[in-house]
Amino acid sequence: MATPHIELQDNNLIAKTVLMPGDPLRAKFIAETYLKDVVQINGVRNMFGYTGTYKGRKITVMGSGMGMPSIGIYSYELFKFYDVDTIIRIGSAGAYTDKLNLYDVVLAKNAWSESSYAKTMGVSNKKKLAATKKVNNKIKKTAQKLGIPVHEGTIHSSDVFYRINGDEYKEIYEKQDAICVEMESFALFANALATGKNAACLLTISDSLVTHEATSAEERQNAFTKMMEIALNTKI
Ligand SMILES: O=P(O)(O)O[C@H]1O[C@H](CO)[C@@H](O)[C@H]1O
Ligand SMILES: O=c1cc[nH]c(=O)[nH]1
Repeated sequence: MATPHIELQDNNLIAKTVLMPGDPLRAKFIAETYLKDVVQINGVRNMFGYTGTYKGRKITVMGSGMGMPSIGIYSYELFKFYDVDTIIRIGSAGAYTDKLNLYDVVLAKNAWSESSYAKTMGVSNKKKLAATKKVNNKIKKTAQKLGIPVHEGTIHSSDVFYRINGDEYKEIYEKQDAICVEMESFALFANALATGKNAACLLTISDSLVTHEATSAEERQNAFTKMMEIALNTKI
């Protein structure tokens, strides 16, 4: 069935596992670079989604947009109405520690957030939600096989990209043990909890709140290939 935000009628055109970058053009890049026999499965609001095969396995890649309300809508529709079992977010993140460098890959063990998403949805009053452990274990094994180092830890899912107090991250790093910041995983993990499905999040460090180094918009769209390859090679 079609939903308000995904135009597809045929559930068979969506794979059981969906890779979900925030940027719909990162989804297009992945489809064009890595997938065979690609069909476009969504274009509503330009939130591009594609299904194809990778090494013979059916896989879907679709943008989530930026922020928790946006990924909240798309991931819920995929889990609830399109029979998707697992969503792996593949995003960019800002480092909260000088132990993380540009292009390093982070695997979210938990997402801590000040967001009211999970509470408002009625799924949890907790401020920290976990990724699905069995999916994370598979991702770690795949990364090891590919020889790509992965930093596993708590991440911060924030509602705000531009903060007035640029030093606020230090307190979140210290008190919550959050090693980097992005804007979607807490809602994705809440939706997985609400629907009994699986969710994980791989991130590439795009900038640092500590050193103020940063990658370009073009690099964020096309160059974060290590995390893409880990996600594509993870057999769920
Ligand atoms: O690169 P994506 O996946 O969009 O992730 C990060 O980048 C966006 C902010 O620039 C937010 O969506 C944040 O979570
Ligand atoms: O949400 C994000 C993503 C990348 N970099 C940031 O500083 N914040």
